[in-house]
Amino acid sequence: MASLSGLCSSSPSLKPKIPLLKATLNSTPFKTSLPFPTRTRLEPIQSVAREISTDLSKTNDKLPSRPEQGLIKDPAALWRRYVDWLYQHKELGLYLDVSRIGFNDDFVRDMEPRLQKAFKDMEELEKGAIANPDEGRMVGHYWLRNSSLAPNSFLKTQIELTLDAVCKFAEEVVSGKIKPPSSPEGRFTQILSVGIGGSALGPQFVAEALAPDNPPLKIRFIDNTDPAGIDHQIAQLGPELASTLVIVISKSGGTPETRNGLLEVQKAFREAGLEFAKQGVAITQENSLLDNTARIEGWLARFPMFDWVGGRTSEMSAVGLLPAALQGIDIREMLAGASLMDEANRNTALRDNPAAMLALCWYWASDGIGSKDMVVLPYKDSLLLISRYLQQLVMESLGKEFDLDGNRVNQGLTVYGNKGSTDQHAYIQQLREGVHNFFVTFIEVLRDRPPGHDWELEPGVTCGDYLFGMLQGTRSALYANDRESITVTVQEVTPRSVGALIALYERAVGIYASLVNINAYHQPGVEAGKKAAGEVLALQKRVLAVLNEASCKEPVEPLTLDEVAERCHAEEDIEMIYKIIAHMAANDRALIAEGSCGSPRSIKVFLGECNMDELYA
Ligand SMILES: O=P(O)(O)OC[C@H]1O[C@H](O)[C@H](O)[C@@H](O)[C@@H]1O
Repeated sequence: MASLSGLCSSSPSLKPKIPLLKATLNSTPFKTSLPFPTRTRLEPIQSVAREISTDLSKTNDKLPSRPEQGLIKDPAALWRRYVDWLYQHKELGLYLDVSRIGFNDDFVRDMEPRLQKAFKDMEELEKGAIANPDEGRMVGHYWLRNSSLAPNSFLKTQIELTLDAVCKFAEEVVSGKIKPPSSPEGRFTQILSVGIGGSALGPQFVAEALAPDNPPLKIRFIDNTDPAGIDHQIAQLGPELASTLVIVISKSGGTPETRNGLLEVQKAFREAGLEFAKQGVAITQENSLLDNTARIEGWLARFPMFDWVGGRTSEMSAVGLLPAALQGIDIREMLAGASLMDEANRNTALRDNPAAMLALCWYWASDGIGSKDMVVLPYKDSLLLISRYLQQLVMESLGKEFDLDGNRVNQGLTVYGNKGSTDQHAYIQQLREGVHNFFVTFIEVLRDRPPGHDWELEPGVTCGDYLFGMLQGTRSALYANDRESITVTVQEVTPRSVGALIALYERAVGIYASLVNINAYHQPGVEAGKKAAGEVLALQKRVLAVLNEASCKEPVEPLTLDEVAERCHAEEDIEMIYKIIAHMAANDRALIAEGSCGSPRSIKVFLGECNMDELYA
């Protein structure tokens, strides 16, 4: 008898196929008369997307589409276009250059009615309209940085009280007034943030961008249900677990990954003889499962997450502000930057509204249907995580099956990227010369280093000059090959500019969603995966019960996969049953399997131990 895991690891079953495939490709010359298999064309979806049946589209029949034409290459004409379209926000020191996106005046003119509708939609949203009709919710992340916009005094007070509470708590933790019960340091030194999706990505981005070299509290994240990942974070804390503030963040308060992270951390606290409640903080909606747990167990603090703030736009709520403040980041500056940006984005003249300019560029570059991906390339290490952050903000907001009128549109805009110039040595080759399925957003930071620290590593040239040169060079080289790009420039990476960047993209997403007539504020597709995961775990319990029953027999009755599936009344799920058994076998789960993993039909399985109590439960 052998465990299935051992057999799986030595399975050679797929290997011979690779050379065969190669041989086939090599022996097929390119100039074959046989057509290359291609994807089904997307016309039906495109036409649905373009013929959105809003009142507006009824008067305007088709959405503007991108004419096939080359990009401007004449340097003088390009310079005129650059100057003509350059957007500057003086107070924020932020610039937006859209000159390397090839839209023309006709397109801008044709889009104008749609833009005006989008501005109206944003105005309504800010006034408290039910902008998320599926969930019957208001969408109020703009109020978080300007509470006077909140539609009633109750919400205004809630926002202000929460902000004050966040600042006070952070100050008391940092100053040591609030301290862990049994730490030799006598104060909190670490934060362990447990959360996922919108309850992790903003805090991760901001920590990477803004945390000082020696923050008052250092931050770590558990943002998955990967046991090895969780063990790693806890092991890295070592004895400092005693001075770790654990912030559990979940809007719903019931996300399984976050719950699992919490249970694992609580176990680590028990094993270290520490009292979790004295070091635990919850950020969640009132009366959620997490909130009730924290209240009943008497955790150190609880902060509210509002039902009118979506996870992916929650960075300016307690979700983002508390971890930031604890790291010594000036959160009021972040809010001020976001608020200034919001103000600019209320302009109804396109050229004065940077978010609308971005949305328009996205529409042009991706034909309003996500036909091209957005590659985000910050040329600044500290902004590394902006593409991950934007991935959720943009893709969860825009990636929708249906539009607001119920038409199937399969909308979206793919976002990926890491940082420059690093990525120049990885995938820029393909961007320059390969498949033309993207446009780029460069994020440029003018200030290389804090003043007084720079030096010339060769005559007249600093390290930062190289970074600058790499960005400009890549932008030019891509454009020369008809690859379009946007450049967002900020003076420095500061709480104010990061707040402004977040607000810029939040608004661009809102405007773009309106342009393509979708609900940016729900995520029905995420539920399908969660439901399916729940079904897998329920099936696993049934498999275990069936195996337990067979293993309690005398003699033990090993079962084939077909027999397990039949006894689970889940014949259609036999592949999943096989995977469940393989996974359990790989994890020493008292499950014994005979046979070869590569031939699932040969497998016979039983439990190493029979649990009589469970059998008669
Ligand atoms: O904050 P939570 O309720 O735990 O949700 C965390 C994440 O879960 C979901 O999968 C949603 O799609 C995300 O938008 C959300 O940010």
